[in-house]
Amino acid sequence: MEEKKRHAKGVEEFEGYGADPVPAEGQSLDWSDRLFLDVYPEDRRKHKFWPENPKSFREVLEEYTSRMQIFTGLVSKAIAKSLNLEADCFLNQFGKRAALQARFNYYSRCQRPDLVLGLKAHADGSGYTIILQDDVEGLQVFQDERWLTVPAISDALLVLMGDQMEIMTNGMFKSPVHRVLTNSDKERISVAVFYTPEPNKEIGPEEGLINEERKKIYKKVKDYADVHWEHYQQGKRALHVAKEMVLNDEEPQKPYISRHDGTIEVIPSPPSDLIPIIDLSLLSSSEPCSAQELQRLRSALCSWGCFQATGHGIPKSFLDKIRQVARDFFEQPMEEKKRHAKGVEEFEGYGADPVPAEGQSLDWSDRLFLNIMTNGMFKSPVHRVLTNSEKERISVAVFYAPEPNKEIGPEEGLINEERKQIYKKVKGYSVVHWEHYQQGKRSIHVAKVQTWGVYTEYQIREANISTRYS
Ligand SMILES: O=C(O)CCC(=O)C(=O)O
Ligand SMILES: [Fe+2]
Repeated sequence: MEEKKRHAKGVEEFEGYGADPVPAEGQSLDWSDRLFLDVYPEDRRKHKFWPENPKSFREVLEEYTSRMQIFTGLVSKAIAKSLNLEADCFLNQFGKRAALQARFNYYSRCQRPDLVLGLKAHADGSGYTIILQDDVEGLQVFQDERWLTVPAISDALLVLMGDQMEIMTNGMFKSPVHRVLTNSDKERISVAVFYTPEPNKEIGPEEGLINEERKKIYKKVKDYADVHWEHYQQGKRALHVAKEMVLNDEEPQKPYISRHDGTIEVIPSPPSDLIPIIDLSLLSSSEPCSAQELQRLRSALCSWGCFQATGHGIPKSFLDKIRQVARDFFEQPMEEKKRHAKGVEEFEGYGADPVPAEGQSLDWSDRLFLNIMTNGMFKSPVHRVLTNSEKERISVAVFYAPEPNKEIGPEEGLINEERKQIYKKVKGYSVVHWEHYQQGKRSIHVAKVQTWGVYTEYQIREANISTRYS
């Protein structure tokens, strides 16, 4: 990789080593299959996205939602107490209509776990997130400049601070960067529940956490999750937008760590209690026990930004049920899952992250692109390349295109009564083509001679849709 990277192309460059330019370096699509659902408040549920199969899916998810309601109440109070704040202070910030959203993740086996991440490095935009893992490890948190694998503990729920808790605690608690690796032998399932302040509600650092020693570092924000999302899509952190003051030497839009950064140490199997395990049942018990556990909770969140919660009162048999319905859902045929597919601009439903246009995808390939020379016009049928599980494949394509800024058009000798002129003269077509290509669309329509009236905006859109690559 080092050798190839010597020829790496920049983000906005076409030439050089690397995949198609994407909005930001480090951005990539994830090797995972997903189902994302709004689960609370109940009136926000959109049942068209809720799977009918497996049959028990709905019932199990409804029960899990109620349990998550209780769980977040418990955790939010414990967190407040651990900081010597009034127990309900965070619950008040989240609001009565705080959202719970469930994301079911399925990471299928991947032949090249060395090259592909199941989920790219990111921090969550939620208040905090509750993650249920199965027995296959893969989730890693970035801590002290190292990647640490989160041990799979079958009856524990990982509670991970999102950016909004970092804001509400005035930076006391960290919203950790995390990622998911792929695995060549085993599939992995996880269910993440995002707990986020209610829409339109302003949140900000707790007054009790601002003082002479600890100045206010975050300001009040509203609907932070939306801002987070825009940055996330570009592989960047969004926290700077909530900073009270951005220092000059601070990189404003910090990108997440690149997966190619081989200098970062990776700890694949740390001891199972390295990430603090907090027994929630102790927090409500007799004083000494509880005070000690609260202290452990606070220090876990200050240093790690996450902890493994046990003693939460959710029986392991029920956690197993959730894992099972998740597995059963993903193991269905694609047709069945697609019945709950999300639209391009939608967050909810079955499918990967929204991308700028339907059909856009990143390619499962490694590339070197060089502009060699150009002069002329090519015509190309729609084509694609399949991947192969046994063998690598190499090819070299030479593109032959007109010189930039040169007008090209149909040869006069090819236009006659029978064969009317169907294309007009164009200049810089490659650029237009590229823009369309990135969105998974053909661009040839822009060169078509209009033979009837004026296109309405709608017709143009229709034309684009009908010429989308399959
Ligand atoms: O799969 C996991 O364990 C983590 C998922 C996650 O980080 C997310 O969905 O934001
Ligand atoms: Fe996450």
